Amino acid sequence: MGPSIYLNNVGLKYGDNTILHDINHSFAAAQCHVVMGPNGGGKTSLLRSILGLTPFSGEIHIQWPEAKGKLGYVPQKAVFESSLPLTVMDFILLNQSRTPLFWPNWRNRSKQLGHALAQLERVGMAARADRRMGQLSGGEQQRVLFAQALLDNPELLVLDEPTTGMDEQGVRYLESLITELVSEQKTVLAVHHDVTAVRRLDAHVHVVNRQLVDSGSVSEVLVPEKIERLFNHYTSASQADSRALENVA
Ligand SMILES: Nc1ncnc2c1ncn2[C@@H]1O[C@H](COP(=O)(O)OP(=O)(O)OP(=O)(O)O)[C@@H](O)[C@H]1O
Repeated sequence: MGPSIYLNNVGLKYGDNTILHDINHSFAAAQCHVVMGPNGGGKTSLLRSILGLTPFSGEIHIQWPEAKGKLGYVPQKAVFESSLPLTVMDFILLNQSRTPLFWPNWRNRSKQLGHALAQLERVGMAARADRRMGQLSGGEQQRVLFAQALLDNPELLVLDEPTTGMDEQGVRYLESLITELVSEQKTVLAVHHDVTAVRRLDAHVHVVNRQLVDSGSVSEVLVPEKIERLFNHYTSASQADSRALENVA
């Protein structure tokens, strides 16, 4: 079973710039959670804080039900040089074996190949296993990154805008995989921008714009009167300006 995640007074600054401020919140275990909000609102920064990839203030506690489990992460984007002779299969095997590919007596190679191919099949990329990573489209690369994140059968899956650049078929593959993972009691935490797709996932929605703005089920948060506000940028200066104007009026 996947973990729950607790955030206590979490803040993050880059220089003088406050990115996240005073976030007290939790993400329940074995559910799909979607973080939404405007560009620059701090969603990726929040995920990276939870993953321990960036320094933050406050406390983040990942509570595993039993022993500490595995986690998979799909970043927002990855850059692969097109001339790099690294195929899709090489990339998956590298992540799977953690052993240099040129080792001659690499044990269990056929077993590893079979497992890698099965993961690529789950995202519809088995037919492209011999293509170079750098020659795939952005959406195809996202699919391979997703397959790679699933290799270790993670209990917690963290996805940063997983459908960016994906076509309709890719989006559907990903949605059915997320649904399958949640039915297996895994915890999924994803940043997403597409309101219609999030409605289909029937996820718990958490709106972040420097602070936690809203949180609840799709039917509570993604209602027409709230959606316009969802992607509005937080600017304390402009809020102060509008309050001042109201006072003058
Ligand atoms: N390493 C960094 N150094 C300085 N500023 C950063 C760094 N990483 C992010 N930022 C800034 O932090 C703010 C929040 O960025 P973040 O990527 O977390 O937002 P986001 O909500 O994920 O945005 P988007 O929807 O555009 O992906 C942005 O203004 C960004 O420029």
